Amino acid sequence: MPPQSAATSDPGRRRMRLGVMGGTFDPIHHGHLVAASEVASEFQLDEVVFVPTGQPWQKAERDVTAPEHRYLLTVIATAANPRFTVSRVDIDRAGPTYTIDTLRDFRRLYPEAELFFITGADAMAQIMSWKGVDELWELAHFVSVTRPGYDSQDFGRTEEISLMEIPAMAISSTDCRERVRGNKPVWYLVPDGVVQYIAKHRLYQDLSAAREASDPTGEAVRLEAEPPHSMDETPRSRTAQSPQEATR
Ligand SMILES: Nc1ncnc2c1ncn2[C@@H]1O[C@H](COP(=O)(O)OP(=O)(O)OP(=O)(O)O)[C@@H](O)[C@H]1O
Ligand SMILES: O=C(O)c1ccc[n+]([C@@H]2O[C@H](COP(=O)([O-])O)[C@@H](O)[C@H]2O)c1
Repeated sequence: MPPQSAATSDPGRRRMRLGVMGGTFDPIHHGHLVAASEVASEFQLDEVVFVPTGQPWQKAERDVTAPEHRYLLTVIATAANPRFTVSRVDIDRAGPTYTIDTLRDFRRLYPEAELFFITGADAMAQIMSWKGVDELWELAHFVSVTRPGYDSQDFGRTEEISLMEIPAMAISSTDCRERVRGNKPVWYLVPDGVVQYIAKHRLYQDLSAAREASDPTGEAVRLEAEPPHSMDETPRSRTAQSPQEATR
């Protein structure tokens, strides 16, 4: 069972219940948003903070889009929900992203909050390979939501991990990237603003572009020049912009 709300220094006030939704979000899609919304409702969370990864070390086999792009995509996707926010803690921390660091940062930032770390069943299946896994359980309660194609498991840790069934969303970031590259629509798989940001910055047209390996700050993003994407009907410069350039 998840930890129960307890009194804070103000005995009349219940502790803040904070969801932490970590992900690479390359790009963020409606599967992520539904997961966060469902857990927020079920666990009466006051807020869900989306935390884009800096360097997702278990995705090192592929090029991951620059963190600043993934951060802005996440801000755009969550902007309309007053209970959703986005944190830079993982993208501003140097080196590989480990959830133990994420949760330690949140414990420091919100010392009185109850933390609920939200994952899909596929991520939860890998948790035993995460850094410092034995310490994770003391830092947050884990909520593992169902995901089509993956089995849910709690490793017998029924006190520390809640399994939760959510509406099946057969959407993945991999599929969204491949659809963009194949000139297929991603409308309604991702929020409208995300479709437009992808087109504006010409993301995912070349899956080897927008890499972060040599530049984790994303300041020197270089995308390959390619013909305009079908979603992007406005003629644009063929030189892709970094997010910083775009906001100048
Ligand atoms: N469709 C979905 N339903 C439920 N949970 C999901 C879904 N998609 C992603 N998640 C969960 O959201 C978190 C972040 O996922 P991530 O950003 O890696 O997306 P992804 O779609 O799995 O990406 P990729 O296809 O690039 O591996 C993980 O805990 C993952 O399990
Ligand atoms: O701590 C780790 O070693 C670790 C290893 C892999 C993934 N994670 C976290 O799991 C979350 C989902 O990651 P991903 O790679 O599926 O997008 C995200 O918050 C990652 O930082 C954490």
